[in-house]
Amino acid sequence: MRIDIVTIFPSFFDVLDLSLLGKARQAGLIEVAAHDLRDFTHDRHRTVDDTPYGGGAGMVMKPAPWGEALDSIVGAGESDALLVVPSPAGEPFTQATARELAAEQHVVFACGRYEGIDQRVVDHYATRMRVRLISLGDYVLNGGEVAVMAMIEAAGRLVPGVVGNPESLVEESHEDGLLEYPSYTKPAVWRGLEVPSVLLSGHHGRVAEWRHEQQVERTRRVRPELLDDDRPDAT
Ligand SMILES: N#Cc1c(-c2ccc3ccn(Cc4cccnc4)c3c2)n[nH]c1N
Repeated sequence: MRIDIVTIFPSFFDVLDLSLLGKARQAGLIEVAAHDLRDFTHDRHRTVDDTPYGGGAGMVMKPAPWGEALDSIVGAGESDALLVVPSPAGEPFTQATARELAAEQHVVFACGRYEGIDQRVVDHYATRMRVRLISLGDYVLNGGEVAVMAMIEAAGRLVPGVVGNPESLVEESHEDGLLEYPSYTKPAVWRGLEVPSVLLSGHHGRVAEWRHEQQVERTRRVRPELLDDDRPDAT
């Protein structure tokens, strides 16, 4: 999987050289490149924004630098790459979205700032490639970088070979539509709090049953909307 990120803060993504994704990059499973949008400007001040047509507060990102930056990544014609534009107006980012991104060969992330990117950038590239506006959640960020970091981490860890034990991906929150069960490790008693005895029983069937019950109970308590009425195991 190749990931290109266009942003005015390329060093923001230096952290991707660390941890799990750092190892995945070293193993060649994921390629990541961050591009500075200002490298595609031609004025002395490397200007990327201007006042909005129609008036209003804030500034809008100019289309021309975006066109040059994105063309430098996907070329001049049609492209099989997916262009992801983080936006408060986008579709919700979910675990299913992460799985879809993880299945892509090439994803280009366009990190806006200010009040956003001139709409014509999305409109133009939608004639040449698939474009998805995706929102991290129902709150307001100052730009797309934090959202893209979350999307890359959520999708990157699903790329085959990135996580050592793929089984660990199955029982996570949201992977099967339920929140994950509580986890415990040594010591068996900590500050007077005991590990649930079933987990010390060595009876794998009972442990699995208890964990599923915990998932359903936690989901019902914290995220009841995730429990679909006709879900067979939402009992
Ligand atoms: N994904 C995502 C987001 C963003 C987001 C993403 C990109 C940009 C580019 C600029 N801003 C500031 C801005 C603020 C208000 C209105 N319009 C734009 C962005 C916010 N906010 N919240 C999310 N879940």
